[in-house]
Amino acid sequence: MAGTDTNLTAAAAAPNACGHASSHGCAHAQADHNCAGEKTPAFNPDALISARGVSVTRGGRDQLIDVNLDINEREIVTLIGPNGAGKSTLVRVLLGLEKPTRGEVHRRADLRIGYVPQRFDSDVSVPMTVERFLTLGLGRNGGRVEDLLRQVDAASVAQQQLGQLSGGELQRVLLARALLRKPNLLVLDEPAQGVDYSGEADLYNLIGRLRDEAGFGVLLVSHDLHIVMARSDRVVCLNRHVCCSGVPQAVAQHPAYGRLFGPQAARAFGIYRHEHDHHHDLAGMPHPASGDNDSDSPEGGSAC
Ligand SMILES: Nc1ncnc2c1ncn2[C@@H]1O[C@H](COP(=O)(O)OP(=O)(O)OP(=O)(O)O)[C@@H](O)[C@H]1O
Repeated sequence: MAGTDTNLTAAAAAPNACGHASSHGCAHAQADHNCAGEKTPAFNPDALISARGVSVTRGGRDQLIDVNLDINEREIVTLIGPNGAGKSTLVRVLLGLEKPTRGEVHRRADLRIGYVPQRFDSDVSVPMTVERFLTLGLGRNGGRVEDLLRQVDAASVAQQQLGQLSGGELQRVLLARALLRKPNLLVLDEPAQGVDYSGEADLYNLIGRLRDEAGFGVLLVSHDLHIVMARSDRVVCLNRHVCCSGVPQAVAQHPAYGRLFGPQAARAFGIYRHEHDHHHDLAGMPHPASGDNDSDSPEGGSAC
C-alpha cells in the first residue's frame, strides 16, 4: 500500500477557494498552505505515514480540515475525539481506503499495515475454530498461528469456535490476525469495544508490550481517554481538525482538550499519569525529554 494519495488539483486550479464547505468559512487557497494561511509543514520522509493538509468534505460538510499527522516507527499515537469528530474517516484516508478531498498522504515504500477494524461481524452460525480463522486463505503453517496466539496471550482459545469467544478474547484473536502480516504499523480502531475496564487495560498493556518487542508503530483510535492516554507516546485530539497534540500530560492540560472532554477528564487523567521522561527522534530512538512535547510533531493544533 505504498505511495501517495494526492488531490490538490481542484484547489490549485481554483485560487481563492480552498475547497472546504462554506460552513468552514475559508477564504484562501494555496495547495501548500492551510486555512489560516500558514505554510503546511514538509512531509517527513522517515515516517511510516505522513499526512499533510488532509481535508475531507462530504455532502457539503467538512469532515476533516487541514490535518497534518506523522506516525513514526516504534511510536504509539492515539487519536481521540468526540463522536463524529472524523477519527475513522482519518484512519481510512491514512490507510488509503478513502481519498482526501484535498491534501496528501505519503506512505513509506516498505509499509505493511496490520489493521484491527472498529467492527467485526462474524457469522456465529458458521462453525469455525480460531485456528482455522487465522490460517484461512493465508497459507500459513499452524506453528506460526500457535506462536501468535501465545504472543497475544490467547493460546487457550485456538480450538474454540470463533462465535463463542468473549469480547476480550475476540479482540486478541483479531490482533493476532493483524500480526500475521508482520506489520510495521498496527492500526486499531477502538479495539476495546465490548471489553470491560480491566480487560481494556490488559489489552493496551499487551499492545505496548508487542510494540516494545516487535518495534512497529501503532495508531490507536479511542474514546477511552485515561487508559489509552496513559499508554500513548503521543495523543492527537481531533474534532474535524487537530485541536491539540503532544505527549499525554500536555494534551490533558491543553485548554482545547478541556473544552472537548470537560475539566473532569483532565483532572481524572492525573491518576493515570504516565512517566514519560523521554521523547522519540525520527528513527524512533528515545532521548531525554527537553521540556515540551510538540516541537517535533507536525500537527500543531488550534482551539476547538
Ligand atoms: N460514508 C459516509 N458518507 C457521509 N458521511 C459520513 C460517512 N461516514 C461517516 N460520515 C460522517 O462523517 C462524520 C465523521 O465520521 P467518523 O465515523 O469519521 O467519526 P468518528 O470520530 O470516527 O466517530 P465515532 O467516534 O462515533 O466512531 C460523521 O458526521 C459521520 O456521520
